[in-house]
Amino acid sequence: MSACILVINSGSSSIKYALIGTGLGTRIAGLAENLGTAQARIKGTQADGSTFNHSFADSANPQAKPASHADALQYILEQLSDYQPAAIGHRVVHGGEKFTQAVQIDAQVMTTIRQTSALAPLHNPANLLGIEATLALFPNLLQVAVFDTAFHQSMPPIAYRYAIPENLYTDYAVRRYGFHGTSHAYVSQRASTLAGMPDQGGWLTAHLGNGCSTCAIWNGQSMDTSMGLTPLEGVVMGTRSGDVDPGLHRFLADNLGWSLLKIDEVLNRDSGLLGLSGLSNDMRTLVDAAQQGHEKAQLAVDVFCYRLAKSLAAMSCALPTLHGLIFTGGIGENAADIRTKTIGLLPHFGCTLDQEQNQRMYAGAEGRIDVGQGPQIWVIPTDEEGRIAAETRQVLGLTN
Ligand SMILES: Nc1ncnc2c1ncn2[C@@H]1O[C@H](COP(=O)(O)OP(=O)(O)O)[C@@H](O)[C@H]1O
Ligand SMILES: CC(=O)OP(=O)(O)O
Ligand SMILES: [Mg+2]
Repeated sequence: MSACILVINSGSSSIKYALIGTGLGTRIAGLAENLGTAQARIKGTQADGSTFNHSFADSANPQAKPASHADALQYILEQLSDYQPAAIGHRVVHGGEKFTQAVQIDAQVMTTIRQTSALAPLHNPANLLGIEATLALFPNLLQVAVFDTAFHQSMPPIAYRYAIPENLYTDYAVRRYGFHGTSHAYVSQRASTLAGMPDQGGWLTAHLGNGCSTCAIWNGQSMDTSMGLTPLEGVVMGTRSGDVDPGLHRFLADNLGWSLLKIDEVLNRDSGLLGLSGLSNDMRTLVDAAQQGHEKAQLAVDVFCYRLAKSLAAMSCALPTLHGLIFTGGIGENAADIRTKTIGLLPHFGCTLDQEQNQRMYAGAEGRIDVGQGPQIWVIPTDEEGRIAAETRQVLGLTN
């Protein structure tokens, strides 16, 4: 038990946690989801292998504030209070140009993460909350920050520079960073290994969770990715717009009198699948509603797949050859119809789905879903927690 690593992986509306170590037969893991909404809930595994399921909704008080990241963290840390991990690994979404790899957390690192918060407003503040909460509970343990941005530091300037005045890059570090790096790195490494060419070849990954991004990977290195300076750029997401015309900001300011803060809030929190459907940011709800004839849910699903296919086609420019496509994240791992629709929009790639295999891939299943001609197609459940634990051990020099 003493060798286990506690991992806290905070996303925009979820927290995944895990205790990963040699002394544990199975992982002690859990997921808090839909944080910030009335549907917030948490489920997980206890030490004896039993599971728990807790809804934060307060039926006695329907006006109660939806559970936040802080509420979920408190609940998670209560569940874990009997354990004494060897160290703690945290996902930190934005590391800027300062952090090109995982680092041990100290006061200076926390200050830098705080300074970068404006560039990842849905994420870095939640990541800091997690660090502060675990520091309070385990004051003597070493803690490590593993950055979403680190894997993408291999991108060449043609991929990371914006076509704006140079001094905005040289003086203010305005450039494309990319996110979900831990996931893109893990799934591409895993698929290339399963394909018999470890860390070799050209791969396109689609990480489709609450935040969504695509990535082009050549011989194990990120060459380009769809997110940019912030996790708002790129494909359509749960509540984020992805790419819009930069002229939209001026249009909204001039015509609706919106402040920049309001525009940023709307693009981050009220847009994406939620904005298009007017119904939900949750793909499960939208797929069900679309099947029952909800037109706006159908449009949200269609725009999501079209923009995703466009992004994958664009990413292919970064690769000399395409060996395979990889789907991951809650949507990528579970939604066969979304995979079908997206692949259907990419006939030029020359890959063909095996529909039977495709329908079998959900709830943690891993495997190939193409018919065996042209580029491969894989579903690989991501393991950000496993990779964060491994990087935490590496930074601290802990053996497995
Ligand atoms: N069976 C499913 N079918 C379609 N979408 C699903 C399914 N299971 C989960 N999802 C979607 O996955 C998304 C959450 O993905 P996840 O990777 O857990 O998010 P996070 O970015 O918070 O880590 C939600 O949109 C959810 O609706
Ligand atoms: C970077 C990002 O969008 O993360 P998440 O998908 O966890 O919100
Ligand atoms: Mg995630």
